[in-house]
Amino acid sequence: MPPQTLKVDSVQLEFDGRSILQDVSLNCTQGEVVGILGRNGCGKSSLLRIIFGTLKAAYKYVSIDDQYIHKGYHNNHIAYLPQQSYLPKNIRISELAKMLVDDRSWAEFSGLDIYRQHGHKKPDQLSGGELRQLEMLMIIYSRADFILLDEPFTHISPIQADEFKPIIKTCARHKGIIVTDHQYYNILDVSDRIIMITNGATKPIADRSELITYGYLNR
Ligand SMILES: Nc1ncnc2c1ncn2[C@@H]1O[C@H](COP(=O)(O)OP(=O)(O)OP(=O)(O)O)[C@@H](O)[C@H]1O
Repeated sequence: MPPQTLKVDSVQLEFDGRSILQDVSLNCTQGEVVGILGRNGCGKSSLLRIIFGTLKAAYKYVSIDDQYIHKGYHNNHIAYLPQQSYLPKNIRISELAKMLVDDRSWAEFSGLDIYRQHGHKKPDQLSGGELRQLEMLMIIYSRADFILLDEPFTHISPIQADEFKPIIKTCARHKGIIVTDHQYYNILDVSDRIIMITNGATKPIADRSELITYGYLNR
């Protein structure tokens, strides 16, 4: 099957009369990782939630292969790792994983050290970083065609982040991945393209120096 393309356009989001997003244009084709960078409060999480379908925008156009998508979470189109922990605390990781992980990826997922060590535990028996890694992996290995990751590297030590980046890249061979994080060096490493959100608009970043121009990095 040819790779599918997720397109996001014409997003308008306001909170309390304040415009947050108004000039968004973003696409992601299966086979690539698109990184989103931007200052605190610029609207990165809001944009991911709008694409996923859990935040209502005044207007949005989201499509996959030009078919309008009302709620990204329907029909396994899109999976989303939110900024905060999303798993119920009193169910074993192994039971949760069986519901979330794609059968075709089960052998690979269940062979990962982190799952072998902690799969028998419940989320409240894990450290913040262990839980974050497992939550991210369950989303990456889910059935969805497109994956949205909001701050996957938060709580993750540098050595573990280095282990996850190849997993994200491997997963992107057959899925489209959109990822945002303030650990911008990890985003630069893992992404094929970078988009910056500034003043409510998306700007493609062709060169790292533009991160300075747009006021994201210091000179
Ligand atoms: N429910 C809400 N009601 C009012 N304002 C909100 C609400 N949710 C978010 N905002 C505001 O919208 C803006 C965008 O928030 P969002 O969480 O999308 O930013 P972000 O780029 O992900 O920020 P960060 O990098 O700090 O996580 C912020 O100014 C935030 O204060």
